[in-house]
Amino acid sequence: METDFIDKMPCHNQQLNNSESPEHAAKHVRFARSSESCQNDDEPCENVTMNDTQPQIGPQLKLLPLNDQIRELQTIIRDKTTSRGDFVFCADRLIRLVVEEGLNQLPYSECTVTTPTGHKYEGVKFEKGNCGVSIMRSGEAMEQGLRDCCRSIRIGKILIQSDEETQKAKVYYAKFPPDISRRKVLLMYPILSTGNTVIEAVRVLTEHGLQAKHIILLSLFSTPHGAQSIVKEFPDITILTTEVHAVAPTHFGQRYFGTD
Ligand SMILES: O=P(O)(O)OC[C@H]1O[C@H](OP(=O)(O)OP(=O)(O)O)[C@H](O)[C@@H]1O
Repeated sequence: METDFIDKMPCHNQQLNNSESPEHAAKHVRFARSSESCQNDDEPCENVTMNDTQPQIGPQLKLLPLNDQIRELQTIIRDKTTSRGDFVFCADRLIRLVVEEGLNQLPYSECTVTTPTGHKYEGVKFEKGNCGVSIMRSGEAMEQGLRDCCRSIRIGKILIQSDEETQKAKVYYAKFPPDISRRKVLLMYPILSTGNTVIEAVRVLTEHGLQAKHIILLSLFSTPHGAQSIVKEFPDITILTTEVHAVAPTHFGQRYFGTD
């Protein structure tokens, strides 16, 4: 049935694991319990699954569907024994998956093409009028993944630094395409911890005339608090991520760029 099919599509706030076999669902539970915050099997795990977070955070938060491939990439990124080469390789793979799903959230229009055999094919084409914005520096790690999918996409940049004591974020630099207020923006930042960096970035974008409803935030890991704070400040934003967990891998930028 068509409705059933739509329900199983990724990133539409559906309870994606509901359709799984009990064996597969159990496998995911086991993976979730083996995550960073779980010391032993008797302790409650802090891993927050999609089903748990959706009612608290709202439909603005879209998680990539959990599968073993994504869990492995998350695990390697979190593992302190991972070499830098493996870290960057796996981070780039996870980034690519998020970017691909981010592009899925943008508008497409219907079109007809002619095949080499002369047949008409009813397809879709990507609408123009999008751009990327990366938050320096770890957001820059996501730029290549976006360029690999959209060769000539414009990419703006924002530099935001957080005060280590107060965690207050300050904007140092911002450069966007001149017509950014008329575009849909893929805002790139891999780790949402307090959410302050992204909140400040979105504030700058809105000061340039962009509406939050035209922003899709691409991230890899988020804390529940980070996502909640962003949604509270900008209820029209869309957040795409692979995991909501109480402990975010905040070493990401240092490991990715080799400054650890
Ligand atoms: O959601 P927030 O609390 O604002 O934090 C988001 C990220 O920013 C910090 O990284 P850092 O300052 O090292 O920035 P960088 O990774 O971009 O270099 C922090 O370690 C998180 O990874």
